[in-house]
Amino acid sequence: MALYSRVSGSVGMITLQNPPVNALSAAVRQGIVDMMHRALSEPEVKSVVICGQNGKFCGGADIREFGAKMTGPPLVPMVHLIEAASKPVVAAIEGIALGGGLELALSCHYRIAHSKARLGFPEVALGLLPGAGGTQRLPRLIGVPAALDLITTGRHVTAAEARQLGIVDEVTDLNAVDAAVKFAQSVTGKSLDARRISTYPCPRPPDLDAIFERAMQQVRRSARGAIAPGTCVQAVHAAVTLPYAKGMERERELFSLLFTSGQARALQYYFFAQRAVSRWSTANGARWDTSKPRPVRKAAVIGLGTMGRGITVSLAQAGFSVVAVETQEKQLSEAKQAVSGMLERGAKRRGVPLAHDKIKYSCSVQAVADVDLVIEAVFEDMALKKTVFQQLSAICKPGVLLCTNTSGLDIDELASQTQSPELVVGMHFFAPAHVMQLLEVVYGPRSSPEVVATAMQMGKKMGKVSVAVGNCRGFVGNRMLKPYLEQAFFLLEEGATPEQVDQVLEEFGFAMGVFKVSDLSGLDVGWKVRKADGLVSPASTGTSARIRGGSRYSPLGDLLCERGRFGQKTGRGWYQYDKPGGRVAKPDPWLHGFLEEYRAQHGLVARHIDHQEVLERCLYALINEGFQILQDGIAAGPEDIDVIYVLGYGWPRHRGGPMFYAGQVGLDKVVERLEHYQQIHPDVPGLQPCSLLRKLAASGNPAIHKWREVIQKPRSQL
Ligand SMILES: CC(C)(COP(=O)(O)OP(=O)(O)OC[C@H]1O[C@@H](n2cnc3c(N)ncnc32)[C@H](O)[C@@H]1OP(=O)(O)O)[C@@H](O)C(=O)NCCC(=O)NCCSC(=O)/C=C/CCCCCCCCCCCCC(=O)O
Repeated sequence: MALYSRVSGSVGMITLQNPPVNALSAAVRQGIVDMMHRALSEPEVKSVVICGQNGKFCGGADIREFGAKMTGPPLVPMVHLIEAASKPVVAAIEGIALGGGLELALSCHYRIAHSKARLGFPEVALGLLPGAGGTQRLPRLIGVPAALDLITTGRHVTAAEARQLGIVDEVTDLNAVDAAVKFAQSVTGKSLDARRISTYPCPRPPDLDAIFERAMQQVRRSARGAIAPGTCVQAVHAAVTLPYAKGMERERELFSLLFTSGQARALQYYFFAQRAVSRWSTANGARWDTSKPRPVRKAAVIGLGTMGRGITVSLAQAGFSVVAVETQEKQLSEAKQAVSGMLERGAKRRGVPLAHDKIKYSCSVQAVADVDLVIEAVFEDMALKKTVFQQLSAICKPGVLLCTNTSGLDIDELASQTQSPELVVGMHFFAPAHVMQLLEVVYGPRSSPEVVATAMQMGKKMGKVSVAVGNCRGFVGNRMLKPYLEQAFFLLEEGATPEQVDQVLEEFGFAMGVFKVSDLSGLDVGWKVRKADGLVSPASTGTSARIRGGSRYSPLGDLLCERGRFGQKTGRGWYQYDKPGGRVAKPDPWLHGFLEEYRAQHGLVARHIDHQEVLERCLYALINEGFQILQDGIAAGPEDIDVIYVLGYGWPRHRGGPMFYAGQVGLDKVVERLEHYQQIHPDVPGLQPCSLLRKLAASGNPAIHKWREVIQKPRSQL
């Protein structure tokens, strides 16, 4: 709702009240309309100030209402009422003015912002466009190129930048509402003719066509199939080519198109999923709201390879004192240099002070004796990690949290090397660790709730989205990757090429196809794991070469590794590169010949494989594993899996995540297609639909937020 008060006798004040971000719910919109009429009808009131409660102007339309039937006054007539007002209306922008909140501000005649406020049109990230006149008013106010930038990227600008762009009239370090009231008094009685943005002509730079062409190319390059960015460009184009009223009609038309698209639903689901994961729970009943994090001031990182360096940078940038340990002098000095470079680039990019002095480097593991938390980031080798954990358990002060950055090894086995297994937890970062936003916090059966809470909070302080997951081989992300990769290998055996598989996945929206990712991360990584698991056997022909434990197995990755083809780092992998370390993947005729030879050796006949089969086999196998993970209680809900896949594995955000996507396809359809492929490939257990998936499909495809009711795992209390 909105509260009305009178300030200094002549200023009508409308305060938006809808915690936590004063979103424009039906009640708030109704309140604004009613209070505007009241302010305009009171003769003593000469001007109006609109502000938000609790230091936040407005976070935009209430996204929670998007799924329901619309009630209350619509936004567009509301902003027209404000702009047409005969008394000056001033927006007092504190905290945020986002989306519909900024559109509300643009309908006011003046805007005063606090210096710490952020403004923007983030609708594009929700699969929408600013649909309450934002696409028509912003270019009129700040010009086409700047408006295109803000609307298509959704980026927030500071009050200072907003002032520079001409979005706000004044910026204050003092109380913005008081400043707005003073301002409102100072403009009382002045003509408002030049203050109504909708009446401005839209500037037409001479190179207009080139500007739109460039904008369209840019959004096409980065959108990966998302339709909102290009539609935003079209809406801004209408501001230039059509009169305001017609432009508004076009904006409405384009908004409706996006609003009713599956992409907007997926992105809005994802918005809430990313927030839901912070309300974590574990399989044994620990919860975010009953578990208190421990204080951490000083942390240590053991092992300064690529991951350890990124983690060190993240910790230092988040303000933690860090002890960085690498046992060899030469490696330590190389790491120090690399970390310094990363910190310098980070400080420059983010405009923050350098954090060099936060880090102490040491060759001795003894240096971690007084820290509050250790993150082990040595090679992915259980024996080595066990030794490190034994050392840490002996050296560290009592009560220290011992975390491992393993990407899939057994947390409990590591915990059992220490005197306090309840203090051990996994913190699985993604490379590059100072850039990637995802952190899997892996709890073992003995990890204490406080330790999980501490790791989750540490991740948040490091700017990550932390997702709590249970302990199993590969945790959530890498466990689901296995059947996905497996299907990709099988498709090559059956006649596909890496380029074909990658193209299908990239057209779906993945940042990179599976084979390009494999080349980037190094084929040797998986090879080492498969060797440790006893899966890699000397080259042989016949069916036994492609069977392990009674199930189909593809040795293709192993065979490439035996030939020294580790991907980008060696200049050869599933593709070829111009040199070792090269980045541009080119199809490799050698690989094609090798595949032909391999098929001939194993009596496989290449067949034509279509787009749909590639997509269904890769994605549905991955999705099926996701349901198995839910069934096993490794992830608490589908949101956890979806956030992990979007942030850690390049799943296209506009498709919501694999679990949401499965729901959109229809769970019964996923079951039916898995069964179809399982019949053809009975030796691939990953194609057998898991019982939770079957159960949900049989219960009539319930909406994703209802899945937890069906999962209903028995839970004990910690
Ligand atoms: C920066 C933030 C605002 C705050 O960030 P932070 O401090 O980190 O806190 P969070 O954890 O993110 O958020 C706190 C809680 O607040 C909830 N929240 C945040 N924003 C909103 C919101 N806008 N609505 C509802 N709830 C919100 C958030 O979920 C948290 O709660 P919880 O933990 O989940 O419980 C940050 O939150 C942020 O960035 N928010 C999003 C801001 C945003 O994107 N704003 C734009 C919204 S879209 C918009 O404004 C569109 C305007 C045009 C509308 C046009 C008219 C609409 C008509 C609809 C009907 C038309 C039908 C047409 C079809 C037809 O023709 O048929």
